[in-house]
Amino acid sequence: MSSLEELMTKAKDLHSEGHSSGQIADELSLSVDTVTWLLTQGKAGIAAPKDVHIDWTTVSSNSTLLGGISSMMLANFEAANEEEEGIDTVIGISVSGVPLATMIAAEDGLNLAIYHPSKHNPEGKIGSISGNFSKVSQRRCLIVDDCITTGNTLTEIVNYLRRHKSTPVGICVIFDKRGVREIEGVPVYSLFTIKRID
Ligand SMILES: O=P(O)(O)OC[C@H]1O[C@H](OP(=O)(O)OP(=O)(O)O)[C@H](O)[C@@H]1O
Repeated sequence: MSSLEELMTKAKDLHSEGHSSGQIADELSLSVDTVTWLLTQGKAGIAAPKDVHIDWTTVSSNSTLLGGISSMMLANFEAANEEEEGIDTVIGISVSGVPLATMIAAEDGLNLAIYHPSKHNPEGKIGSISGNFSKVSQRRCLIVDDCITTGNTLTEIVNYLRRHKSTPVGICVIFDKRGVREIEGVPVYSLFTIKRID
């Protein structure tokens, strides 16, 4: 089965389980337009939207490689922030941002916080900082996640932090599919920008 066929199968399976296009887009790290196309392909006769699916499980499933890419994320942030005030707390966005944030925090001896985005809370539809890890109020925070697709998750956490008297200093991601320099005024430090050239 090709990777496209695999994506279509996953999208259709999730759809048949009752997930909305938005939920499927989140689950597969694709745009809603791409999910719509995956679900209707062959019927609507519309061209595929410009989107890419990133599979980084070779790295995410290997703690040595995960440590290596976490170090790269931290070095990328520090290279651009030599002169500026530091950070004291690293926030991982659940789920994929958590192991990355944990390793970054451990490398520099920083506090670790975990953010659960609103999309993971279907009941209340609000995001939250886990009470089992560091607090974020009055802290200078580095936000860590694996990728930016629409930027909605990062916009949400930046606004959450500001509402809770926390200072978001930077955003570290591995992959940026939007090619953004900042989100809500917070600089983005990505290792890879994913762009299509066709
Ligand atoms: O820029 P956005 O459109 O908000 O999408 C990016 C988010 O989507 C993914 O999370 P998701 O919850 O789908 O996957 P995960 O649980 O594996 O982290 C990814 O890890 C980011 O947090």
